[in-house]
Amino acid sequence: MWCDLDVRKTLKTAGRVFEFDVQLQTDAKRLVLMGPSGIGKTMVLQAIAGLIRPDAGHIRLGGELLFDSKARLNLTPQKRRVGYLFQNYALLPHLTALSNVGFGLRRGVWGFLSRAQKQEAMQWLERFQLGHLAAQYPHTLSGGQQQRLALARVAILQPRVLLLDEPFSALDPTLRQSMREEVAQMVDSLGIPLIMVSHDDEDRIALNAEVVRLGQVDGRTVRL
Ligand SMILES: Nc1ncnc2c1ncn2[C@@H]1O[C@H](COP(=O)(O)OP(=O)(O)OP(=O)(O)O)[C@@H](O)[C@H]1O
Repeated sequence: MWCDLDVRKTLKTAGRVFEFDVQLQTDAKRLVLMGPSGIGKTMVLQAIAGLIRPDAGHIRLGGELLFDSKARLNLTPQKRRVGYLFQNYALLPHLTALSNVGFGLRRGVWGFLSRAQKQEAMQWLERFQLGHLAAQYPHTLSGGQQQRLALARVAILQPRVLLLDEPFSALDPTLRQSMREEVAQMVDSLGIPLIMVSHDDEDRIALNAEVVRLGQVDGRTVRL
């Protein structure tokens, strides 16, 4: 079983309780999480990435246990080797495209990129047709170029899984279609499994992904 999730979490705020209780076992390597706003789709990605800690359950991907409440195991986000592409790409504005891509290769917070790391970063930029923009800063790039840069930055770390949170929703229709194709190509050529949050059926179709639908039953978020 490639993906084996059992995530349970209760969030309480003044006057409101959010209960999440989702189990998912599948061998599909491309999954699309769907469901109404606020149902907890982003929460699944955050739990996989190690950004939130479930109250109970386990998360196993590709045979490796990332979290297990019974065994008191909770790998740090760094140790999980998970590529999380945030909705706003989280590019670093004061770094060039090349440095953004090489960022995760550095050692330590102040580490500079070695010559070999720069070369590697350049190869990934070229792979994403951004080689000619290596010295540019993110704000000078188009929306599509920024997205490709964010993808390159994640891909260089060769993650065990790529997590995408509504990656195409802010793009115009033409760009959206080409980015879908690009992501599909990327996961094919690099063989990286993908879990994506989306409201758009076209995403599922273009990526040939299995749908995981979340919904509310008796006031709890479950898999439908
Ligand atoms: N710290 C918190 N305390 C209480 N509730 C929270 C907290 N963080 C998130 N929630 C609630 O958890 C639920 C799940 O949020 P999440 O962002 O995962 O939903 P989503 O399905 O991704 O929504 P959308 O499609 O709108 O992005 C929401 O109802 C939200 O209000």
